[in-house]
Amino acid sequence: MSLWVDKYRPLSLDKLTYHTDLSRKLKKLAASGDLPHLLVYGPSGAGKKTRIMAVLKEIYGPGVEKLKIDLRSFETPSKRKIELNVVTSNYHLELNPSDVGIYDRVVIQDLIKEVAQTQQVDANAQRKFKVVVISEADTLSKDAQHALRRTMEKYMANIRIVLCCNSTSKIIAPIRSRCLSLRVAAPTEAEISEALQLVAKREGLRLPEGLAGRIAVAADRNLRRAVLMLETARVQQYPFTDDQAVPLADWQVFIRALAQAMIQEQSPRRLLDVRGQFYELLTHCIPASVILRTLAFELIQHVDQDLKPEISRQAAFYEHRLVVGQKAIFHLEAFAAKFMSLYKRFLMDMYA
Ligand SMILES: Nc1ncnc2c1ncn2[C@@H]1O[C@H](COP(=O)(O)OP(=O)(O)OP(=O)(O)O)[C@@H](O)[C@H]1O
Repeated sequence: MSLWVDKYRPLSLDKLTYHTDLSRKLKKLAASGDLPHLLVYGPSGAGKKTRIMAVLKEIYGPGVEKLKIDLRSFETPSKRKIELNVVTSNYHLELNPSDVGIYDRVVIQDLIKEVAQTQQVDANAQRKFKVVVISEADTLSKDAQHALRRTMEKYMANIRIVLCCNSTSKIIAPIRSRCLSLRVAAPTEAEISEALQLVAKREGLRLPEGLAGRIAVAADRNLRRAVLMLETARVQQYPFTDDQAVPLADWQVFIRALAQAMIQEQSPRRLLDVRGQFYELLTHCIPASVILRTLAFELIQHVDQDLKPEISRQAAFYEHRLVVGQKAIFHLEAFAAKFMSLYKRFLMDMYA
């Protein structure tokens, strides 16, 4: 049994519900029989991956949906063996370089070379190129990106690269200039409500407008999160009611508690606890920028009016640091420390 987010993922360009202009553009692109390298970017849960798969299906037909997982091993220059799971079909492969950390250059180089040098296995395939989809491309090291750029040029005849990422700011300019950039913006709340209604209809459920709207707002324009919330709500209570509580994801509850802890006490010991909880969130794959933003919103709701602008400013500052820097934990911790010192000073001034 699969989750609704997978079960009801639209599989073809015609079935995609929003950004119809973009779908039309992609359809034209696919119809030309060729594909440029693509750089697909947009926030999490906006539907990037869904769109990419729909384009591949348009080009290659349903064969791209027959996926298998290969465990590939690579050798680093220092002769260390590393392994990586690669999802493949006869026509494309998907990899997530953040799984191999600092050895991403080796993986990119070897894997793409290998794909480029093996001929299309399916003799009936209409296209002579294979597609390599790289998820979370913004985590690629600069080294790996330069290797990728060289490979893109060298093997353009039989390979197309599709990069998928949240923001293009970490992608080097020479790659950006070789790709067609496509922005997949977050769906609006109305578009999310509509998508939720569609899922409910296919499940045979009656979803009150009010509840759909509130889930859409709570999901923060992330469609994946909205569909997950709807499924959780279904487990909690059905038939749905218009005023039913919207279930928060566990990590949101966790961050709310974290914010409360920071407001209750500002001390080195508390900061150490907070750091531990940041690690906990990061190891559960909650993106650092989401942690920072959610935490800042929670904090702002509980502080005095006078402090709000400064906290927002600090949150924006550290969010930028997250984008340009490397180790997320440093910046999260620095933000927490900054908040604690601002808040403590505020309290002391108030009672002085
Ligand atoms: N046009 C659409 N209409 C309806 N549902 C959609 C549409 N696009 C995406 N979805 C749903 O939204 C969910 C998230 O989509 P997807 O995985 O493509 O997002 P993403 O942008 O790649 O996210 P991330 O960057 O977090 O990987 C999917 O599970 C899918 O069911």
